[in-house]
Amino acid sequence: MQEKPILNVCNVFKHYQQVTAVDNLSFSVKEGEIFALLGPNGAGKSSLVRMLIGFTHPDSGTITVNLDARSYSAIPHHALGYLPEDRGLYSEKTLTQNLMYFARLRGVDKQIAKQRIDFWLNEFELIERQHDPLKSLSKGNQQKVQLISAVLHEPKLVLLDEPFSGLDPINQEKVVTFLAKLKQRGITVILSAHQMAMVEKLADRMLLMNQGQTVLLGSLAEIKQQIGVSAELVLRYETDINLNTLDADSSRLTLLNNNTIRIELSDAKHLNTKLIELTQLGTLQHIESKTMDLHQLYLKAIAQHPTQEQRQHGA
Ligand SMILES: Nc1ncnc2c1ncn2[C@@H]1O[C@H](COP(=O)(O)OP(=O)(O)OP(=O)(O)O)[C@@H](O)[C@H]1O
Repeated sequence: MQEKPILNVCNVFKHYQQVTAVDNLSFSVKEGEIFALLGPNGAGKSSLVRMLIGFTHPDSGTITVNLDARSYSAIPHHALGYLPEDRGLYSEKTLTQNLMYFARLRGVDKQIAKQRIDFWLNEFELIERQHDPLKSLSKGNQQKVQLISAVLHEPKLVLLDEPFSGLDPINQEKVVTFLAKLKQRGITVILSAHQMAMVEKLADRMLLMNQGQTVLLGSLAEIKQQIGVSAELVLRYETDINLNTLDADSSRLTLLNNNTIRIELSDAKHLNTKLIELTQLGTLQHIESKTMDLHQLYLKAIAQHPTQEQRQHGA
């Protein structure tokens, strides 16, 4: 028998006055996965997150969280580690005071809390600062303390709203390591993020939303298949070229400048034929092969997603 997913979202809608913030969304998250919520500003990620933690409720559809042999209509408080978009710690208090406060609030024994606080402060290289007031830390370091505060009670499910925002690349990498460690401990992580390079490294599966709807859903390999592109070639010619002289289907070709084109390939099967066709355009000077990264896939998928107006007119 297949194990029940830890989270199941089924045909969920959420409206605010005229706006449909979440529009018939369905997906599930398996236990122990790192699952990313992606999408442009206003795509509906925060509206979804608010429903997942029970701050608001779907207008229709269901959210089911399967935990401790029970099911809940939102992630129960005791099992949730939450990093909200608006961070909330006590800036006058020290790191340890802040963290101890949150751990005790979540019912963690004082001794155990101390061990976990020391462990994570060490991991984030903040142990030396443990007795400093939070406000004396840089924004990035405060963010790390906030992340630690979300996991001190060792929750089953961690939900992080934009954990990379405001962090420099070095600290972003530290958050990647932090999340990988949570995964190693069997914790399920759901995060919203705009940093595609981080998501690409981390996420087992992802949901790309736009206008409240699903645009892509699955692992990186699966979404590449969904969008029908796995690689691209960039070809530079000795002289300017004219795409109109090409016999082949040019729908996947883009003229980057007068003598350079990019071609998207859904698989490498027809590479020989394609290359022969492309030599019709002129003498090749340089060929470069690239795999499309998540950032490019994201842009492409959002550009292809029909607007509300197009959907209304059945496009
Ligand atoms: N409380 C609210 N009242 C009215 N409209 C809202 C409310 N919350 C969200 N919306 C609208 O719902 C849509 C989705 O917003 P949401 O904040 O969920 O998007 P998001 O993907 O989290 O965006 P961002 O990446 O900018 O945080 C937007 O059009 C937004 O204006």
